[in-house]
Amino acid sequence: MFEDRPDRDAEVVLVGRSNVGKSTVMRELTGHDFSTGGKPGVTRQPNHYDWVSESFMFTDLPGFGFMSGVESDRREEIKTDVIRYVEDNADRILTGVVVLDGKSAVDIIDRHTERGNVPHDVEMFGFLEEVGVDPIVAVNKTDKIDDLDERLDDICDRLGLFPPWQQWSDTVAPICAKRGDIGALEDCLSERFHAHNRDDLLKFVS
Ligand SMILES: Nc1nc2c(ncn2[C@@H]2O[C@H](COP(=O)(O)OP(=O)(O)OP(=O)(O)O)[C@@H](O)[C@H]2O)c(=O)[nH]1
Ligand SMILES: [Mg+2]
Repeated sequence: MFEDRPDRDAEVVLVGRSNVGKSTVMRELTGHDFSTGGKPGVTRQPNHYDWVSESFMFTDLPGFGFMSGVESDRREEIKTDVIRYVEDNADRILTGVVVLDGKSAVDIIDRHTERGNVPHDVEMFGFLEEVGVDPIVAVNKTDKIDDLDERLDDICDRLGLFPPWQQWSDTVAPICAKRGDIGALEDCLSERFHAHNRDDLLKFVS
């Protein structure tokens, strides 16, 4: 189980498979350097970054799915912990950002589906909706994608969002965290804060 969650009444969580760039997105959102790395499984405990006076925080959660050198039991445990964290704090979570590696997400989703499994990203997106956390999908690593519109349409299709992706610009945010290009995600977050009557938080995403 994850420990020591600060007691804050508004929170944005970053979730997603290992190595998709969650901690890099977190760095760009907060200006604070969190450990990132080329190997999946870098983040093992939540990284919280908070503003006590506003009772608000961003939380970068450990990644799930494939991690080199990590037993499948342990991987399942991490995923269960992430799911439990979101369930326990759903009332306070304004939005969950599902971070995807835009280059590989569709292939991985299709591979899992062909094997008769529910892909992690699809499961997580559906789960967030189910617990009433209106999710945002941050499609990261756009620097590695040539046919971006087509790729974004495919991602929408797999998540049950009817293409073209431009119809979902409040939900789907193409970003390149490594280069600091997260404007589309900040726009989506602004929209969610506004919808929750929390315009006081807009300063954290502009
Ligand atoms: N090409 C490219 N690489 C990126 C981008 N964003 C992050 N990366 C790289 O992807 C790797 C993983 O990044 P992390 O931020 O550690 O990923 P994570 O999702 O936090 O990983 P875990 O903590 O293991 O779950 C690092 O080598 C990053 O530099 C991007 O926009 N483009
Ligand atoms: Mg990380």
